[in-house]
Amino acid sequence: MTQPRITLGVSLKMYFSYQQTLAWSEEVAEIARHHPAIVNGEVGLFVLPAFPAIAAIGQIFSATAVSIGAQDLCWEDSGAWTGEVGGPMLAELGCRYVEIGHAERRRHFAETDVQIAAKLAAALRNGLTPVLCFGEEQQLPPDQAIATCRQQLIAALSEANRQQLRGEVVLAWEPQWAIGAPAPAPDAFIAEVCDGLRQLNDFGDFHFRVIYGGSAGPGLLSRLGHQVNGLFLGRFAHQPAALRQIIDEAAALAATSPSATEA
Ligand SMILES: O=C[C@H](O)COP(=O)(O)O
Repeated sequence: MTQPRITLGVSLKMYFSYQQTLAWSEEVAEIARHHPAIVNGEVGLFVLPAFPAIAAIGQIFSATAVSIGAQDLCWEDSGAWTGEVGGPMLAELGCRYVEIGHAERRRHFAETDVQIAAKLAAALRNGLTPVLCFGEEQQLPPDQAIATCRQQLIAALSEANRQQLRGEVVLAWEPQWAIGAPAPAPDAFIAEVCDGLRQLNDFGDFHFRVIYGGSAGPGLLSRLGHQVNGLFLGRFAHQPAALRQIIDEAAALAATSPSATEA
């Protein structure tokens, strides 16, 4: 599958009810059906709802280019794992993406680096693209933030490397202090860290896209330009009109991306 020039992901976390999730998805599907950059694949959009809504929104987005995914998965594929959902079932439901290691799961559910690494391997083993969330807890200077992220990435990719699994991984860098905040991290900081993350090349043979998350909303992508490969959105995508604006910004950026001008 051709890679989009700009990738936008939305995690609905646990904000919406089931019916709200369907209503939001209907509105976003309507936007996606008509937006040229989504239709032609220059802008990729994926949506991660709560588990019970995956099948229903799969239907809603089925006639669009929007991909769906889950917010978590079990590191095992099947068996006596009460309450868990395995990669094979997510693939069966039509998921293309699965989020792994979000700061909220690390904090509230005590997820460890070892579990995150096993989940990332499970995703790749099942043909799912991991959306690997990582990011420093405290505000740090850019070089220290990059060094902290590098350690998290080495840990998260270790099991996939050990099993010689390969594939595409979306690196969703989310400084933890910028999640759920009134505003994203400063533009210059995002640019510098994303640039540093893109230059890291000691993780193994994966194809990476680096997207920024943490109170991202309309306006950010236009300000960042080609410093990021996209955004991972939370609250500021809850209004479909705001998401449409972000898609417009992504489309404008995709049209001026180096690969677009070479084509
Ligand atoms: O999963 C999304 C990120 O954690 C960002 O959420 P937020 O934009 O609501 O801070």
